[in-house]
Amino acid sequence: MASITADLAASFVGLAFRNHNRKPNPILLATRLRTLACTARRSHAQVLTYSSLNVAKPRRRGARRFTVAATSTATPQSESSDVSTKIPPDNRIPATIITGFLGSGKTTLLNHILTAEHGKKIAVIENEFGEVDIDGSLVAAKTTGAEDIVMLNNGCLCCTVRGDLVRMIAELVTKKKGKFDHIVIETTGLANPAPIIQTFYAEDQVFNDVKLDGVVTLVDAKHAGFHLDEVKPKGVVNEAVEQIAYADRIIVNKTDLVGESDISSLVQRIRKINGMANLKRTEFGKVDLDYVLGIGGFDLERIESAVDAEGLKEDHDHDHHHDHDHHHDHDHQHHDEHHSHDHTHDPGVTSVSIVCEGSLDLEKANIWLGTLLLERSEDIYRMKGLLSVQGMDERFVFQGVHDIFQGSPDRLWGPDEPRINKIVFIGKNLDAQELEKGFKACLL
Ligand SMILES: Nc1nc2c(ncn2[C@@H]2O[C@H](COP(=O)(O)OP(=O)(O)OP(=O)(O)O)[C@@H](O)[C@H]2O)c(=O)[nH]1
Repeated sequence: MASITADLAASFVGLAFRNHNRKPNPILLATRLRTLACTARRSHAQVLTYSSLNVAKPRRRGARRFTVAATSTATPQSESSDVSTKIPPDNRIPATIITGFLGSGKTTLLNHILTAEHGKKIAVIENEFGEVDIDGSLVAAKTTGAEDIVMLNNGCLCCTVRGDLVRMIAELVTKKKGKFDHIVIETTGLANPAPIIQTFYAEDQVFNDVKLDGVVTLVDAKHAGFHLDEVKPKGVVNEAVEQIAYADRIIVNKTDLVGESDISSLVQRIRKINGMANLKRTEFGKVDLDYVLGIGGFDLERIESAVDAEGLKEDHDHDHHHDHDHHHDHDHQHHDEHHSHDHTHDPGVTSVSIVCEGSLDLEKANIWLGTLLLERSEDIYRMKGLLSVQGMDERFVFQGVHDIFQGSPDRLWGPDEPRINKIVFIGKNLDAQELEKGFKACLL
């Protein structure tokens, strides 16, 4: 039985939500949002029509606090089961974000998803740069359902588009509920995915009905290096880097266009940016659908593997490329503890993982993480963790996107299972030693 107090758990990282003045993305987009829904073989008309394009900026939720989820299976009758929670039981509709630089193969992947046999009815929301409805036509060519296209002109990514996304998801949920069981959002190739991801955590309208299932990032094996190298003016994000940083799943696509050594060095580069995401190589986006759909926001296996040195490997399900550059450039292992990170002098985006045994003092962790994020939430893109909390018999899992968090108890720790904390940070200018020191100071 979980003996931690609900209040304490609910206050975890409660301090961490202040900095909402994210810089607006300077790119003005001529944006088209389109919805359609389909089954595996044949799409059904799931038409959303919007008469007005004047969209108010969505209300930004002040904070998404860490709370004890009502869904803790281990303690259905325990004292903590009546804890009121802001995290609804997870019968919410899963949503997948497909991102990736221009031409990386997003529409190709989408078509693969829509035409494959998976038995799911999928609603698609597209967010395209440019006034010409090219992607829409390409997707439509693969499906047979009726569709409506909505043009949104000059929408700023972090205001209008996000507002529209909220509105479209709300419409889908209220008007079409039961007619689809998964939402796929294809972003523009120039999108920084952060505002879109945050929509799922920061907007009550969305959060209550829809859960972010995962972020899938396509990487063009031939051209990605060029985009990753691009030096942007100060304060302007490199979207190619950001798209990799936020990914739960990475697909290195167009591998037919380059040789093995180019792919390996690209994979190595990607790993420096994001050591957490699973990665596969493909041609024409051909991946198993369960690689991209049904990932689960709290894919524990993924969190676990991400923080293991072993987790920095590619999945080898369908290929036999062996990548031997798994972040061994600086990796300490002391008994059951290690942190690994890249020794790069590039102040760019990297990942840091910490693994250590012990139980966490939740109050201390709350203060540490709260302070850290007050100062650094702009730089900390994503965090995922699997924690051993003092007094809690379940594993505590969480993930965060900048200053927004979500966490809940998971299954019980096994009787002989070592209570090992695993946490991954992805972001800019991360100091592995400092993070590890801060985290370990919260252990009892
Ligand atoms: N050779 C090769 N071409 C590919 C592959 N995957 C996609 N393509 C082609 O690359 C082009 C761009 O693919 P899309 O799927 O439209 O890429 P996208 O990311 O949706 O492009 P934007 O909407 O411009 O961002 C198309 O002509 C695809 O047929 C691949 O693995 N190999």
